[in-house]
Amino acid sequence: MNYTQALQTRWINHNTLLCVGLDPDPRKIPAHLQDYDDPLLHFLRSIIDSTADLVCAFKPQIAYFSAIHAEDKLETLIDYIHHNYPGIPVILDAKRGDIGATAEQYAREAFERYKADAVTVNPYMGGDTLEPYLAYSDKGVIVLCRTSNPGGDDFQMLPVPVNGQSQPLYQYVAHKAATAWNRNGNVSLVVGATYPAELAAVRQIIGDMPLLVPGIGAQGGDVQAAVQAGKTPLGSGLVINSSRAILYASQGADFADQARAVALATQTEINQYR
Ligand SMILES: O=C(O)c1cc(=O)[nH]c(=O)n1[C@@H]1O[C@H](COP(=O)(O)O)[C@@H](O)[C@H]1O
Repeated sequence: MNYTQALQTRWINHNTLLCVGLDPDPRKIPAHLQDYDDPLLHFLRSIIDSTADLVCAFKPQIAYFSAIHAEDKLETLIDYIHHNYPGIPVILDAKRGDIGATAEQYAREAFERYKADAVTVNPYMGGDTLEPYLAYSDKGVIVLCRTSNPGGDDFQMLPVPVNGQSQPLYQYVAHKAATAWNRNGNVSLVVGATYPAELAAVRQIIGDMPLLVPGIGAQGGDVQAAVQAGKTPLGSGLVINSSRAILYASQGADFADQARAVALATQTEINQYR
C-alpha cells in the first residue's frame, strides 16, 4: 500500500483526518517519567498508544530528535509505529531542500534509514531538487506551499507572472505540484490551517491531492474554516496536524489520557465539518 492509499484507508475506514505531531521537548515531558529508563521514548510510545485509533497519520519532526542526539530514538519510534500499528503512515517532517546530489542523500535518509512513508520538502530551490524524492513512487512527497507561519507572506504571497497573468508564488507551486511534479501521483502539499482562503485556492488548483494542514491547536487555526476550505467533495483529502496541544495536554500522571481526550475532541470537531 502506498502513502496515498494508506491515507485513504484511514480517512474512510477509520473516519479520521487527524494527524498527531510527535515534537518531543524534553523540558515539557511529565516530570514523573524521569524515573523511567528512557523518558522520551516512554512518553512518545504512550502518546502513540493512546491516540493511534484516532489518527490518519503520525508526524515526527526530525529537529526535536537531532537537537538532542536522539536520531536513534526516532528510528526506534518509527519502527514501533510500523510494527504495532501497520497501516498508519508516518510523515517525517524534515522540510529538506538542496541540490540533487545532496537531496538524494536526504531522500535515502527519510525513506531508507527512517523508513518514513512520506517526507516534507522545501521546493524553493527548484523542481530539480525534488526529483530524488519523487523517484520513490510509493512514498509521499509533501511540498511546502503556503506555510502556517505569519512570515510565510514574505515570499509565498509575492505575485509572479505566469503566461502573462500574475499569481501568488504559492499558487504557482500548487500548479507545478499538480502537474509536472506529480507524474508518479505521490505529491501532496502543505497549506496552513491559519490561511483558509489560501486553502480553498489551493484545493481549486490541485483537485483531490492530499494536503497536510498544520496550524490548528497551539497556532490557533480555525478548524471549521480549515476543513470547509480544504476538504475534497467527498469530505476528505486532509491530514490535519496538531502537535503541542495534544502532546502537552497534561504534564501529570494522566498525560496519555488527557492527550487522548484532546485528540478525540479534535477528531470529532474536524468530522463535524467534513
Ligand atoms: O511541515 C509542517 O509540518 C509544518 C508546516 C507549516 O507550515 N507549519 C507547521 O507548523 N509545520 C509543523 O507542524 C507542527 C505544528 O506544531 P503545533 O503548532 O504544536 O501543532 C510543527 O512540527 C511544525 O514544524
